[in-house]
Amino acid sequence: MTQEQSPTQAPQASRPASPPAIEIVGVERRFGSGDALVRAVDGVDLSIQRGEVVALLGPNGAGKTTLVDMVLGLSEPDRGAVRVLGAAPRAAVARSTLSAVLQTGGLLADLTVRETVEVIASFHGAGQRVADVLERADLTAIAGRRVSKCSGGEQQRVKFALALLPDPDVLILDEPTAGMDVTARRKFWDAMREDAASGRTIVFATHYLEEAEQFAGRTVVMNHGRIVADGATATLRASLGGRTLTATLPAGADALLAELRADVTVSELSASAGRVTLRAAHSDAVAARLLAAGASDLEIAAPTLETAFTALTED
Ligand SMILES: Nc1ncnc2c1ncn2[C@@H]1O[C@H](COP(=O)(O)OP(=O)(O)OP(=O)(O)O)[C@@H](O)[C@H]1O
Repeated sequence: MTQEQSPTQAPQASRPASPPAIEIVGVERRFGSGDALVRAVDGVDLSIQRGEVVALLGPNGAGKTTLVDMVLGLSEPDRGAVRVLGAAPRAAVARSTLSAVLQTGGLLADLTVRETVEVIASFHGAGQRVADVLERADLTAIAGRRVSKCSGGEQQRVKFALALLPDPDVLILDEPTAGMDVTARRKFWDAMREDAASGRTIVFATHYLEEAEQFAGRTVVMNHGRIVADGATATLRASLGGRTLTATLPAGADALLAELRADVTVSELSASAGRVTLRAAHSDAVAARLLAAGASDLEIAAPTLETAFTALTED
């Protein structure tokens, strides 16, 4: 024990640890009743630290939007609590520490992109940030264009610019690239990536697994209102363990297939048109067995996030 920690000395005034960016404890949210009861969020605990970029993944109806709405203070949990930087969500929005890009919510079609940003900036007293957020959202070149003439992807970037106006510590995006084509999505995430590098905490709900893979350090998977996986995106991808092997079978491979089916380290085996596909926990050993038995054209693939996601959200 060091002298500073000695119990005979008065304890040093300890600074309280800074609260997480988002703290969700035991949150539940239901809709309807009786047979029509939907447990949209069914007991979620989640802590997100400052500076994390987190993807919230899940199939349709998993509860992502319901959870995001509670984090933003747009609706209240039936049970549990949500804190954003230690405060109630509405207080965080009022203090401009929290802002969002939502799926819903329109823009005024007759205004230009710059006018739209200027009007909202005036509400936030952020007139001096207009040029900066237009640049960050990659809108400078189309700042004079009417919103009605902007593509869906450009309109989403306008919403992104608006969300950046208060310079929030925490930014929430609910499926920000829904409906965008590949080029528009890439442009959107290029703008986002630069922004994330500045240390903002970013949480985004998405259906696109590749967006989680490319952009989020951490991925939280929801299904039926619950979190079914939460971890580093790379770890999650590898979490299924094993690799997928595909090979052309030699003639008369029934004994080999029976042997592989009986192996507990081999799963998801299927054989058709002379090709076998399987998942192997010990891929090198299974590859050696296949080749020794005369199999050819062997392919070995690491699991994708999609495989992990499908396995986690299959009923
Ligand atoms: N206002 C509401 N009234 C009744 N049910 C609702 C309401 N809002 C959401 N739900 C239901 O709660 C469940 C979760 O919906 P939610 O929109 O949160 O899912 P999601 O993961 O965001 O889905 P998506 O990816 O399709 O947007 C769904 O079964 C949905 O039908």
